[in-house]
Amino acid sequence: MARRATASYDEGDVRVRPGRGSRPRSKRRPAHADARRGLVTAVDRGRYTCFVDGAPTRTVTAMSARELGRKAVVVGDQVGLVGDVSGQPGSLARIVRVEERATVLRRTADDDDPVERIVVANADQLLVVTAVTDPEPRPRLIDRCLVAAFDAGIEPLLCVTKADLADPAPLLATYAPLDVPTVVTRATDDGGIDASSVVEHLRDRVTALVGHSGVGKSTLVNELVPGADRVTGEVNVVTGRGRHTSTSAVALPVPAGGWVIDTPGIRSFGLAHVDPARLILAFPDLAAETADCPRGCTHAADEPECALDAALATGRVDRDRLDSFRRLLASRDRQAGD
Ligand SMILES: Nc1nc2c(ncn2[C@@H]2O[C@H](COP(=O)(O)OP(=O)(O)OP(=O)(O)O)[C@@H](O)[C@H]2O)c(=O)[nH]1
Ligand SMILES: [Zn+2]
Repeated sequence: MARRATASYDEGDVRVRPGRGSRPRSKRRPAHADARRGLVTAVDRGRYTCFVDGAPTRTVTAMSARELGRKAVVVGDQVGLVGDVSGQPGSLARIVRVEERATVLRRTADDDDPVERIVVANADQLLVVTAVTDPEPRPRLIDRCLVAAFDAGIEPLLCVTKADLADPAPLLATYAPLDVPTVVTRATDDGGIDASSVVEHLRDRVTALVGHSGVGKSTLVNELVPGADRVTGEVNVVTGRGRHTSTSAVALPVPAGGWVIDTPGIRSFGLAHVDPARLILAFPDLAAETADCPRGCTHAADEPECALDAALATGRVDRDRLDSFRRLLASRDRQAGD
């Protein structure tokens, strides 16, 4: 698309810097003051689906304007849209601005992967979905999702599905010392899913869902967002895996207010980007006892002079709580599998 000269600024405001093909620059030039605000709900091969509020609300397809450069636009981004924002079939708008992100959930493919991927922007809650059985819970993966949430400043909410198949209590007990809120869902006799415990946590929030394939994430989303039509899959009898039917994140409106962002089933959650020194900040009761730690103390169990051990000995910190914190910290260590 050709760069258009912007006619909406006053020449007198511009400090002209003539140059090879460069146009006049000014900090005061209003950058698309007329842009409509949209929420990116899906990304597919360079096309962005955006929800535009207002009367009536509409869904607009957009491309990213050249002036954004290589800046990624991800699901959950609040963007400025210009051009054809009618949302009519065949129309195409341009994203000219990405608003500052309140949060960024990142992952790397694995711990050696230098390439960070942004999973979603602006989520304020991370629903970590695990089944009580079928497939068996993967505690290390759950722990790593929790670490990513704490690191990103996103509140985690642990969701245990398939409680009709087995008692969720032992699994929930493992997480009790972390003080992470938990919700439980189960299949009902009429073939549906009872997800009432989840609904109250979603209102007016942006909740990203993560979980590995087969835990019932799509089934849950369909229950939370009637008409979402997320494809659910049986575990494949040949490969033993879920069908990996979902391939990229999609934001869906919750009827009572708020958004859920479904993300593709994951097998691992690379944490190469996470600074372990920051994890303690999510545990203020423990952080308060680290003043006497030696410089650079990671507070891990094998730190010889960690002040948390002294605090434990004198009863100032809770043993289960400290153990759980250290388990999360250790989940970053490399280990075969996940
Ligand atoms: N018994 C029982 N089965 C469930 C429950 N929730 C989902 N399922 C079944 O579990 C299987 C997997 O569910 P999905 O919703 O497709 O799982 P998913 O996590 O979205 O998996 P991917 O699409 O591969 O990422 C399906 O056969 C569902 O019917 C539940 O609460 N109880
Ligand atoms: Zn320490």
